[in-house]
Amino acid sequence: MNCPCLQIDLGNSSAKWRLVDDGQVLARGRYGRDDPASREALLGVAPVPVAIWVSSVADAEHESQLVTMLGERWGVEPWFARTPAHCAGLSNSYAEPQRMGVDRWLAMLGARARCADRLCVVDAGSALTIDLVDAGGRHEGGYIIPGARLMERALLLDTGRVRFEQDPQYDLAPGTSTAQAVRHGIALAQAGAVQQALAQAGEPAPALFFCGGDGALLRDLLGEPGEFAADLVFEGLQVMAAEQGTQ
Ligand SMILES: Nc1ncnc2c1ncn2[C@@H]1O[C@H](COP(=O)(O)OP(=O)(O)O)[C@@H](O)[C@H]1O
Ligand SMILES: CC(C)(COP(=O)(O)O)[C@@H](O)C(=O)NCCC(=O)O
Ligand SMILES: [K+]
Repeated sequence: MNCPCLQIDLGNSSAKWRLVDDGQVLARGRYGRDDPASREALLGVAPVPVAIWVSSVADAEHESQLVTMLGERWGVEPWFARTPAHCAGLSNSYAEPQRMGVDRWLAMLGARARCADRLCVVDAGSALTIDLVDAGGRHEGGYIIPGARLMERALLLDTGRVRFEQDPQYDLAPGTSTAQAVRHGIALAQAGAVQQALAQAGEPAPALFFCGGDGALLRDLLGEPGEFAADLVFEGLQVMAAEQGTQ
């Protein structure tokens, strides 16, 4: 049957999307509201989606702009995943489950679909999130840390002399200029946070999954442990949609 589904991961930096039909990814992209070319690419996607599923951590205003845009283009009302207390054998540790970012929840669901062991999901986007799930599917807890760009912005905002023109790579060596000291310091903080979270997690060592726009870079910095799975949020969206009878 031909029923292409558009899946959207609306994060704080941008929206990632992919068009899936019968388990095949037909197209994918990144959409930013201030980037007309990325809008054209999304709205020009073919074949026309018959369902639209959304993971969103954006505010109500951004969500309703997205709903309007998609409705005007295709007349399809998107389904928004919302964080529940339980789904597909995964249980939420929050007393108020809906307060957990649905991207974190879905990435964990996606990782659980790949691995039945204790696991850790590292999602390096606007924020760096680190979440642990035990082998029974219980969310042990997690961490929310400013991502690399947010860390740099915070330094520039609240200091007088941390200023630089260069654009050095993220690296763990001590820096020998302001630019390097900042970028390498941020790399150290991001990689160090993951290492410390894993040390805190103890035994058995969880299977490690990376996702998010900076996930591959962060995994490289750590010496390439675990697996980079760019589509974990989309994979979780599929699990949750199937549970809820959306497909
Ligand atoms: N093609 C790209 N366009 C924009 N940012 C990218 C791209 N590839 C990697 N990135 C990195 O991804 C980060 C954002 O990650 P992402 O997972 O999209 O965040 P969010 O889910 O918060 O929107 C950016 O800070 C940037 O460093
Ligand atoms: C932690 C996040 C900001 C991560 O968002 P992202 O970096 O993917 O844009 C998001 O999952 C969120 O808004 N969470 C709500 C608070 C919580 O999870 O407890
Ligand atoms: K994140």
